[in-house]
Amino acid sequence: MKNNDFNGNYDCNSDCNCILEQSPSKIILFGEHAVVDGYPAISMAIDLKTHGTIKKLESKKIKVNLEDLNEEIEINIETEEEIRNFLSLDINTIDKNVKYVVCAIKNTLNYLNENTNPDVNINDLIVPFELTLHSETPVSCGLGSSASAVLTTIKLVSKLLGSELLVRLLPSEDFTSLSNLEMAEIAYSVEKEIQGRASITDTYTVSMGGILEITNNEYDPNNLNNKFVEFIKTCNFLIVYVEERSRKTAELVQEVGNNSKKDEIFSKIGEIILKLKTCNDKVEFGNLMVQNHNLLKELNISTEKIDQVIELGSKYGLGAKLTGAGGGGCAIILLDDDSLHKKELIDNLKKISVKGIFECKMYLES
Ligand SMILES: Nc1ncnc2c1ncn2[C@@H]1O[C@H](COP(=O)(O)OP(=O)(O)O)[C@@H](O)[C@H]1O
Ligand SMILES: C[C@@](O)(CCOP(=O)(O)O)CC(=O)O
Ligand SMILES: [Mg+2]
Repeated sequence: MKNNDFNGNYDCNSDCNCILEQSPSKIILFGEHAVVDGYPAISMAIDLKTHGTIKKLESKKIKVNLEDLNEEIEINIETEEEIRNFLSLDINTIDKNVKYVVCAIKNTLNYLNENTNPDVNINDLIVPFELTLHSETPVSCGLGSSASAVLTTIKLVSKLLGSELLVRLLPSEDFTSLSNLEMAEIAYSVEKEIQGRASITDTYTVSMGGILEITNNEYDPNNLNNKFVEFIKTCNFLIVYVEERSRKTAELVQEVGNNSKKDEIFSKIGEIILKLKTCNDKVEFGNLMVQNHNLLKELNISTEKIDQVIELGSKYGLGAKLTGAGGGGCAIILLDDDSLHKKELIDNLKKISVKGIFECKMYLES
C-alpha cells in the first residue's frame, strides 16, 4: 500500500494500475458462540475497514503482502502442477498468521475455476498477481478482522480474474462479478476450513453490510423487522478494545464447543434475543446486553478486565457486553444521550489503560 490520505482512503501511486477494494468489520450485538449451534445472533457491520490492492505480475507467482502482520508470502504458479498443488493445499499446514488470506485466495480461485467455462485452461485462468492488505481494524480482537481481510481478498482476486477473463477469454456475458452472497459463501468456507466450528455471522455481516439476524446458521434479510432495525440505528455504541486476546477465535470456539454447560446457556441467550426483538427501549436493550454478557461469563470467555469495562459501561452508559469470541479483545457499550456521562466513561476507561476506543457508525454496502 503506497500512501493514504489519513481518512481511511488508501490509494496506490498514480502510475500503479492496481484494483482497490475494501470491506467493513463487524460487532456482534447478541448471540456470539450460541449462533454456532444454530441459535440466533444479531450483528452489525461497522465502518472500520480492511483495504486492499491487487495488480497483475509478469513473473509467474502470487505475491501477498500483509502489512498489519508484517508478513510477505510468495506462491509459485509457473507450472500447471504448481497451480494444482496450490488449489489443493491443506491450509492447516501453513503458518497460522497467513492462513486466512491464503485460504481466501485458494478458495476463490477454486470457485472461479469450477464456475468458469470448462474450455478455459487453468493456466489461462490463474493469472499472476500481487495482493496487499492493510486494515484499520485491530487484528484478532473480536471485530471480525478475519472476515474483513478474507472478504477484501475475495473481492480483489475475483475482480482481477474477472477483468482478465473479460479481456482475454470469455465474452462479458459469461463472467459477471461475484455477488455479495457468493462472496459471503466463499468467505464462510474459509472460516469453516480454518476454525472447524464457525457460523456465517461474521462473513455474511461483512459481505452484506447493515444489521443482520442469523438463525439456524442461515441468513434471511426478512428475519429482522424494519421497526427493530430503525430502533437499533438510534443506538450509539462505544467499541472498547480492552486487551489483547490470549487465544484466537478458532481456539475459543473449540473451547466453548466442549463446555458441558453450553446448551443450557445458549438456550437462555436465545430467550434474551426473543425478548430483544420486540424491544424499543434503550434501558431494556442495555439490560439485555448485560444479561447476555453474564451468560458468556459462565462460558469462561470473559476476563477480569473485560468485566471491569462492562461495569463502567453499566455505570456511565446503559449497558455493555463483550463482542466476538472473547478471551479478551473487545466490548461494546450502549451510550445514553448525556455527553457528560460519555466523557466520564471515556476518562475512566483511559484510567484502566484499555488498548483503544472506537466510535463507529453502521456500514451499509453501497
Ligand atoms: N489485516 C489482516 N491482514 C491479514 N490477515 C488478517 C488481517 N486481519 C486478520 N487477519 C487474519 O485473521 C486472524 C484473526 O482472526 P480471528 O482470530 O477470527 O480474530 P477476529 O476476532 O479479529 O476475527 C489473524 O491471525 C490473521 O490470520
Ligand atoms: C464466536 C463467534 O460466534 C464469533 C467470532 O467472532 P470473531 O472472530 O472473534 O470476530 C464464532 C462464529 O460465529 O463463527
Ligand atoms: Mg474472526
